[in-house]
Amino acid sequence: MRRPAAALRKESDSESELEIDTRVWRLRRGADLVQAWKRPPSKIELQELAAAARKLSKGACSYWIPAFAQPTTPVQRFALDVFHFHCRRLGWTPKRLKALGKNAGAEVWAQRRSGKERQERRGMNWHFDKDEDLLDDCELVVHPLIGTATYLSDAGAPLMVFSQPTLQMSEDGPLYHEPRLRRRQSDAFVAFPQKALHVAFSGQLLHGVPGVLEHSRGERLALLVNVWLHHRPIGLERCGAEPTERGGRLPNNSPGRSLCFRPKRGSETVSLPMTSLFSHLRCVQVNRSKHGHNGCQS
Ligand SMILES: O=C(O)CCC(=O)C(=O)O
Ligand SMILES: [Fe+2]
Repeated sequence: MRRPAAALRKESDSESELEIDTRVWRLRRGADLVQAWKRPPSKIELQELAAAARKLSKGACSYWIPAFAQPTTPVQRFALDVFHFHCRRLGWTPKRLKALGKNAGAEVWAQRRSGKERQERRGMNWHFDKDEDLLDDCELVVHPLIGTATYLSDAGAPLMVFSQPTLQMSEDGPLYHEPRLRRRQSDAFVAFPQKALHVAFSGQLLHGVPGVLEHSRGERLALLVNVWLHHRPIGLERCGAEPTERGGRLPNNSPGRSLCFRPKRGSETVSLPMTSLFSHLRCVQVNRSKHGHNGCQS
């Protein structure tokens, strides 16, 4: 997601947030690449959330809510519910999260497609979620720990997530221009939007929304929450109030050290099982594009 941010970046510069905690590049993401739940891990009313997501989508930018901030809106509360659910699931205790200080939190934004736009505009290019401003400013890639999408409407193109290619890892993190295929075949996960469906995927995975696979045209509304640990994306506007006493004092964190895919010509067409909302397709042929990585953005 694009950030708003020249003015905001100044603010984060003065907090010297450009120091990278390199442990972010060694985070363990769990064995499940992609998972789906029929309902999101939050009690916030979906209708209320949908209204807020429509508003949020107009701004076309994302926000940062620290792990132990006090939420002041339903979207903020939802983002923290999602954040803590996935952290718990991956074995992160509140104590360990608190030890990360300001480098633990959720990024939240909304995506809306009206259904009236042309088909190409009703989808989204293949991309990796990452700290966009860090890539622009420093050519460094940091992915979130986990990416999530919660659907608030019943129409639109599916989310597709691939097990590979992933970006080649180096000492200075993943290399943006070097997507790597370890095997000839990839797994693909397909999730068709339906109200309340919640999908989570490992933050380093290639994904997109292919407009051509849409099965019902209409409003497509998604609320996205990415879980970040050991890193706070630069340039994001912060939201939420200061933590209460109960949240405890946040220690200062000390940093560790200051595509494009194309099915093979002539390969078999995959027909998607439309009877299920979420499917896992094994052994999908993925080829390295002659043109390399397309550098799409969310
Ligand atoms: O809307 C979706 O299903 C995915 C959106 C996404 O990947 C993004 O905004 O980065
Ligand atoms: Fe994305």
